[in-house]
Amino acid sequence: SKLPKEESPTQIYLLGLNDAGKTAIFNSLLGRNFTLSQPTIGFNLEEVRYKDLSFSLWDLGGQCRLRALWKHFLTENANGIIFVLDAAAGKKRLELASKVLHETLQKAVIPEELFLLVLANKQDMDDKLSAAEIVDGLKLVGIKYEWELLETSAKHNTGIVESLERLHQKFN
Ligand SMILES: Nc1nc2c(ncn2[C@@H]2O[C@H](COP(=O)(O)OP(=O)(O)OP(=O)(O)O)[C@@H](O)[C@H]2O)c(=O)[nH]1
Ligand SMILES: [Mg+2]
Repeated sequence: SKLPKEESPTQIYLLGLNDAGKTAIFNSLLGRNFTLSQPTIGFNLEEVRYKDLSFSLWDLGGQCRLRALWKHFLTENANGIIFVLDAAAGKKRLELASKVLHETLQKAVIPEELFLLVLANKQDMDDKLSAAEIVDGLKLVGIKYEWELLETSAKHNTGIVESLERLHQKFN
């Protein structure tokens, strides 16, 4: 039987390397101010409401030893992954992020209809990688999931409404 929407909310997961800005993005998607955040040990879970869309947002820890836990959170009920990348952290970090992203997509039991939103975060900083470099570095072209890349700054609150709009378009 089909459950009403309130009882089977959309499930979206914030993933990415430690220090990418997942918790900062989590807070900004919830309309909270940018504040200093500690590395996430474990996870945060909140209900995000935007217009007539509501979804469960999971903010997982991205430190090396915590990444192995992601696959236990992701299920066949997952609707979206928001993969947060520090666009100012350089090519080596981008390479590692790519490896971690592709391993996760391979290992996790997720549905084919999953939507992958990549956020190139920390756009307020100098020496950022371009969107093209990130698409290339993360090997997004040819990926079997529908994906999109948006540029954000959790610090300056840019690209956040655009991200919510994209999720609304996709899931409402
Ligand atoms: N300049 C700038 N700094 C940011 C931005 N977003 C996050 N930060 C900073 O980057 C650092 C890491 O941010 P977090 O949100 O804690 O990173 P995280 O991805 O949740 O890290 P883990 O929980 O360890 O996986 C913090 O010092 C934030 O203040 C941004 O858009 N611009
Ligand atoms: Mg965090």
